[in-house]
Formats: sequence, C-alpha cells, structure tokens
Amino acid sequence: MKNINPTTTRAWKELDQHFKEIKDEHMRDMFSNDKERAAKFTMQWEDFYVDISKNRINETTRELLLKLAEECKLEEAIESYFSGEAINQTENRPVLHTALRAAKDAEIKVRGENVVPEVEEVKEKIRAFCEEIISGERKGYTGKAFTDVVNIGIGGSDLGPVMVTESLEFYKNHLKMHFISNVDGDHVHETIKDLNPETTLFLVVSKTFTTMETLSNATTVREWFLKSVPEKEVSKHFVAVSTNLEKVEGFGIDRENIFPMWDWVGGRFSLWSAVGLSISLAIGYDNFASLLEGARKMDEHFKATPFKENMPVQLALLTIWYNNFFKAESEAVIPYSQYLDKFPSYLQQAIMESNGKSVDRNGEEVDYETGTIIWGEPGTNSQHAFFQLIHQGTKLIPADFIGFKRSLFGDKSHQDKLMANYFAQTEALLNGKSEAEVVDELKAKSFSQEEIDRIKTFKVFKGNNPTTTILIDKLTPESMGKLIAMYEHQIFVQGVIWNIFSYDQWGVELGKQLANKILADFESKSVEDHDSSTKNLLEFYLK
Ligand SMILES: O=P(O)(O)OC[C@H]1O[C@H](O)[C@H](O)[C@@H](O)[C@@H]1O
Repeated sequence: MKNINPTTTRAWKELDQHFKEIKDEHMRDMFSNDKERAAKFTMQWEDFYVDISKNRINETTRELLLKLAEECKLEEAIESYFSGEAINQTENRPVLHTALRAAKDAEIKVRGENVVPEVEEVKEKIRAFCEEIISGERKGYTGKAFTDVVNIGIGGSDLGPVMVTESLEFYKNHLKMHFISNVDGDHVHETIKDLNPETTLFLVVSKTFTTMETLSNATTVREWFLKSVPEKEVSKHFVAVSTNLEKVEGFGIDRENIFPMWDWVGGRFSLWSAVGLSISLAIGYDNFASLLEGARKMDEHFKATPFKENMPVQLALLTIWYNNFFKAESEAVIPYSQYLDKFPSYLQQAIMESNGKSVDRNGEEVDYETGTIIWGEPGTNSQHAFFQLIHQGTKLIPADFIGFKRSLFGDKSHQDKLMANYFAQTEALLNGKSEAEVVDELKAKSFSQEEIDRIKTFKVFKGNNPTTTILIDKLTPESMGKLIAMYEHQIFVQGVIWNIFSYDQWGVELGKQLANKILADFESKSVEDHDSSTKNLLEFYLK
C-alpha cells in the first residue's frame, strides 16, 4: 500500500478552501464573537494547561485538521510506533525511546524479544553507579571522592543531557557537571584546564562510537589524564555509553565500565537511556526516574486521549496549519524560565533533524513544505532582543510560550513580574494596537495633531500573531519529562502527516565525509580536488 501524500486527501483540499475563508480574520474578532472560545480551545491534563485559543483557527479548522490526521492514518501509526514495528524503514529499525520509560511489567518486543527486562537491567546499573559516585563510596585513583563529571559527546549525546541537567539545576547535588561537545580544541582545553584528574569522572557518550568530534575529544582528554596518571587507572575515571561495545573496548575502556544502549533509540531521543547518565549523576537516580515517569505519563496521554484533547496531536496539527497553509517559515519557542535556556537548542535538533526531509515515505520528492525552523530564547530576555520582529515585522511566527505557575525559590515578587510579562506578550501579540488606540493614547499625552499624524502608523501593532500558551504547575523532573515527551510526540505526528521518515538523518552524513576528506588534504597539502572557492580558502588556511 502506498503511503498517503497529505495533499491528496479530502481534508487537505477542504483545508485549502477553508484557509482562503479564514486567513484574514482577526483573532480579536474571533474572541469577541465567541465568549466560549478560550474554554473550547484549552486542554487540561494533570499539571499541564495548554491554551491554543490564541491561534488563527476556529472549530472548523480543528475539525478539518482532525480529519486530516484520520485520513493520514495517525491512529494506526501511533500503534505501530509504540508496538515496536520497524517504522524507521530506511534503517530498518523500530523507534522505541518510549520503551526506555515504559512500566517495569510492560512487554515491548523488538525482533520477537521483550526489551523491557534489558532496559531495567541497564537502569539498575545506572542507579547503582550513580549512588556510588554521589555518595563518594566509589573513588578516584588516589582514594578521593569525585567532585567533577565531564560528559564528552555531541548532538543527541550532548544536547539532551546538557539541556536537562541545566533545566533541573535546582535539584542538583554537589557534583560539578561539564559538557565537551565541539571538536574545537579551545572548548576542550578551556573545560579541562582547571580540572583535577584525581577527582574527575569522564563519560564518553556516543551511540555509534564513530563520531569524529567525540573520539577526538575523548582522545585529547585521555592524553591529558595520562600526563599525570598511570594508564592502569584509566578504568577508575573513564566510562562509556554506546551501542558499539567493541569500539569502546578498542578505545581502552573496560567492558564493565560500558553502559549499553540500543539501535532502536535515536540519538536525539536518547536522554532517557544511559545517555542520560550525566543527568542521573547530577540530580540523583530518583529524580532521573521521575523524569522518565513524567515522560511515561505523557506517552499514556498521547496514546489514550482523543485527538481533540490530545496535546501533542493538537500542537502538531497547528504547526501543519501554519507551515503548509499560512506558509509560515519558522516557529519560536519561548520558555519563561531561565533554567530552560537550552530547551530551544535541544528542540532544534529534535525537530529539525527529524523532519528536515524532502523525500516522502514512497521515496518521492515532496511537493509541499515539511520541517519547520525552530528558534527561541527565554523570556523576558528575548522580549528585549527579537520580539520587535514578531510584533511588527513582516513574517508570521507562531510561538509557544512555556511558563510555570510556581517558581522554585518561591520569590513571588519576581515570579509575578516574570509571569505578567508572559501573559502580556501573548495578549499583545493577539490584540495588537489599532490606529484609533494609538491616536487616543497620543492625545492623552497632549501630542499635537501634526505630531500624531506623523508618528501614528509606526506605533500601530497589527496583532493577530498566533501563540500557544503552555502553562505548567512547577518545574520538576516529572513535569520536565512530560514537556520533552510532548514535543517528541509532536515530531512524530508531523512526520506521519507529512509522510516522511522522521527517524533517520542522512543529511548529516555528507558534511562529515567531506570534513574527513579535507582533513586528509591538510596532511597531503594537496587541495586540487575542490571547487575554486573551497580550493582558495584551503590554500589561504594552509599558508
Ligand atoms: O552518539 P553519536 O553516535 O556520537 O552521534 C552523535 C550525533 O551524530 C550525528 O550528528 C547525528 O546526526 C546525531 O543524530 C547524533 O546525535
């Protein structure tokens, strides 16, 4: 059976027609014409309150988007996703990050075998290891307890761990965490320059254990370590997380110091596996388990909730509405929590590496837009940086506003100021400010008519800028788990509707291959085999 091109569905055609009717409607009017609008478009589940009413949709839009999901066989796709079918067809693998947080007694089969017991075994290993390191029972080679942990990894082996560790900083213990990702030697040396090898633990994290950056960085760190420590002590200070046990052993890390993972976990979805070892070290295993529990709850919500009330489904359908009908080019994610500083970068990999595809599941070039561009920064900082463009620029930028009802230190005065901004921005983006309002305001400030006529147009805000408000009770390991999993499932739903394979990343390969070629060219000092621009640049670099 051919996979469905979404643009050939009846729902898509109806959405096309519906879009023409609704595209110029102002949300201000939608609100004043329907007093129930907010209630109709708000979803509440556990500690999550998601209000999608400030979006350029009405009930018909929602129905048609739901019809699109049905025609694209979303329900069947969810079943295949969770049950371990090889939905990552280009790599012939299932996609089972959900198995990493499944209940202990769940049964999830990969190639005929239940993987849950194996997952539990690795979790037990993580728990025991973290407890020994945190308590100081397990020590470095001179008998001192560990004080610092360095995670060496890149992409999915870095972004998830660093983002969660920083997001949950409040729950952190005494261990100081460091992350080395970039092959930039300055990044490596800057990180290790003040570290004491006696009390530092290194985690080399790489699903494949073939990634140039991680292997180079790990080698440099190992050499630095061996400058002051005998080689036999490496095993006390270096552990690895990987699927590639032979390669890790080849690097010189003992088998008992390897935390395994599986090829059915995509790198950008791997923080729930042993890739999250740094998280578990930083916040303790019990908090790590709560993070997983939050994600498991979101998995249940996603599987069991009717699509109309289903948070990941609704968020995904909105992105399709803007991307494919409004032709919005990007989406912003604005967390009103400084702890979530790295959340937008984490989502960039999760979303853009997954859905940046232009060939559909039938192997044909798509004739519609796929993957959205994601960007963002915490509020209120971003208000003072790029919000001008969202308010008065020419581009339509739908934005997710993520906020928490309660702060962690309980400073109500700050929290109220932060949240006043959070609510005010979405209200301003919705309503804007009309010319009449501008004129009244200027009159009240005693501006002359001449001055009013000269400046009024610059002060008008059109409004009608869509936002989704994601309001969560409090930033905890569990709510963080739910939030991340919500976006993971949003990615899945987008992929199903766009009819693309979300779980491979062939596009990353070409650059890697060429980098290796250029590295070889540096050695041989021959740069002939390149386009003239690259050739000139290489010559200039080598001079
Ligand atoms: O964990 P590794 O095998 O070292 O891979 C690290 C990263 O490598 C590539 O860039 C992939 O595109 C990413 O998805 C992956 O997370």
